[in-house]
Amino acid sequence: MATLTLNKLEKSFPLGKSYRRVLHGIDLTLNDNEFVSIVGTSGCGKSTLLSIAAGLEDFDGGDVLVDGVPIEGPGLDRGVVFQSYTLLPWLTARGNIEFALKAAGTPASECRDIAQQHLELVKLGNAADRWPGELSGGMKQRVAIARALSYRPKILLMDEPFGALDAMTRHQMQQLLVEIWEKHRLTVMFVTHDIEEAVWLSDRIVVMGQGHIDSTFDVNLPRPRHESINRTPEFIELQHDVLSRIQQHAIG
Ligand SMILES: Nc1ncnc2c1ncn2[C@@H]1O[C@H](COP(=O)(O)OP(=O)(O)OP(=O)(O)O)[C@@H](O)[C@H]1O
Repeated sequence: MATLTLNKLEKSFPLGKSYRRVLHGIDLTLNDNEFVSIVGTSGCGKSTLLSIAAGLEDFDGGDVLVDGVPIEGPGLDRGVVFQSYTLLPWLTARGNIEFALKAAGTPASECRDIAQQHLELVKLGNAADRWPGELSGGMKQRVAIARALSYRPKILLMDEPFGALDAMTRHQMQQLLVEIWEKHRLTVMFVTHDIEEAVWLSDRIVVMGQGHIDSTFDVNLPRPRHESINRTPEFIELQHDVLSRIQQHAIG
């Protein structure tokens, strides 16, 4: 079980001698096993929201709760994947995962096997001894996902994880993510600029305006979602509706 609740969340950043209010009154609950995408114009506060949920950024008011319990900074109940490759260059693919496992308090004798299992989960079982510099962008992101999942978080927080990948690799990564999500039944918060990606992956899409939630869309498309689903009228209509909401904010 894992629910993530953001309750009346407030966040400001210093701006000169004053403050810029970046999030105001965010109320959002991600239900157990739910895949929720956050979309919105650049600068509306998506990454700040995700960083707060990860416990990496503090906040000025409100609550962040996992299964009803307030978070106190980062925790093993939440795995995080960012757009930029965050692997340590001096450790192999497996070494990067072992490093995270050790930091999470996993007994040293178990780290190697768990790391290998998770590399296999992301279809990189044969690349365990490769260095980050020898991996493609997609492979690096697969290692980052394996690392985030290795200590068995209940919630996965992803900030434009496929934003730097080419279209084909991005598509493969989306399919892999859905496969993993279906197997592990994680609760996912997924920040993206790609509306087609959001519709294809999500149970629900949250559109943010500047610092607030504008609207939410339930994605009632059947699962598993085959590639051809993005050509159905339902898919295209939803994509159009989400884009229209975002554009309302871009315009004014
Ligand atoms: N550390 C910081 N200090 C000051 N202002 C910040 C900081 N981080 C973010 N901001 C500001 O907060 C606002 C929201 O930023 P955030 O990165 O959350 O937006 P975003 O929706 O994720 O944008 P993008 O889609 O471009 O990544 C922006 O105006 C940004 O300039």
